[in-house]
Amino acid sequence: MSSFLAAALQMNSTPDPDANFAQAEELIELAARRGADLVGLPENFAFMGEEARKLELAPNLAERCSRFLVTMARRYQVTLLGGGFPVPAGESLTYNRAELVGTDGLLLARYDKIHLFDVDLPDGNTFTESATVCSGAELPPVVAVPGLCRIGLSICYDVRFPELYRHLVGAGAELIMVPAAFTAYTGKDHWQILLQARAIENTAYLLAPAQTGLHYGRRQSHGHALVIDPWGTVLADAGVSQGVAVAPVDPSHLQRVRGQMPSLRHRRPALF
Ligand SMILES: O=C(O)CNC(=O)[C@H](CS)NC(=O)CCC(=O)C(=O)O
Repeated sequence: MSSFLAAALQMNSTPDPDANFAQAEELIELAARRGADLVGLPENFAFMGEEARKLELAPNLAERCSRFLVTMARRYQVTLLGGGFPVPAGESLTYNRAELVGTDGLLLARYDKIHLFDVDLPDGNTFTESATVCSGAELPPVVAVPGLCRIGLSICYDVRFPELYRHLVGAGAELIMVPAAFTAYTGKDHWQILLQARAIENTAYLLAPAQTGLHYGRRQSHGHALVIDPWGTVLADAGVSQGVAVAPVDPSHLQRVRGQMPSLRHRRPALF
């Protein structure tokens, strides 16, 4: 397989879906113009706002998100990940769902986030994702995308659970998506380190689209959408403004690194 360019988009999503879709299209177009074949939108790309409003919007927003991803993938001829949008799950809950769509507009893979962010941060912010989100019932998929590589899915807080990435790499993942809306507070200390660790221990590419800046109220995201190679090297970093992190993904580099650092082959599952 030959190398291609991958783009991790960085957004500042708001409570206004129309504005968010417009911002997302601008960035997808920018990534496509820079030559990207694989493009990832962050978690919550279509809505960052109050939980009650999210539940109200969910039925309509879920359909709009799926349609938007199909339209954009075809319009810009990119394989596109919509990383995390609310999909109704019963009366008062949603799934936090990511969808990967091919250039022909066909759905390649979908994943409902399984680890929910229920955390009281030392800075006083409290997150109770489980109040509005129900955990997905299935492990994330890995899909072979013709012309690209084998892509595994995950979302945001999942990055703290290495066993999920072991599952993905065991299922053949060469590049793993981590669309996120990491908090500014945890992000400054944990975001890049966790991603580099997942890349190094699995000798896999990581594509991590991100939310950045102030969204509403006191909710602030860390930014730094990243592309990381299988050695753990940060190939591209979007900084803290809206934009794109673009870098080459080279399957032969991946094979070379796996040859040089064969830690996946040295696992001792029998001992665990
Ligand atoms: O609530 C929504 O609208 C959608 N979901 C999110 O934004 C999620 C759950 S609150 N964010 C995270 O998982 C951040 C994880 C994180 O920051 C960490 O692990 O440190």
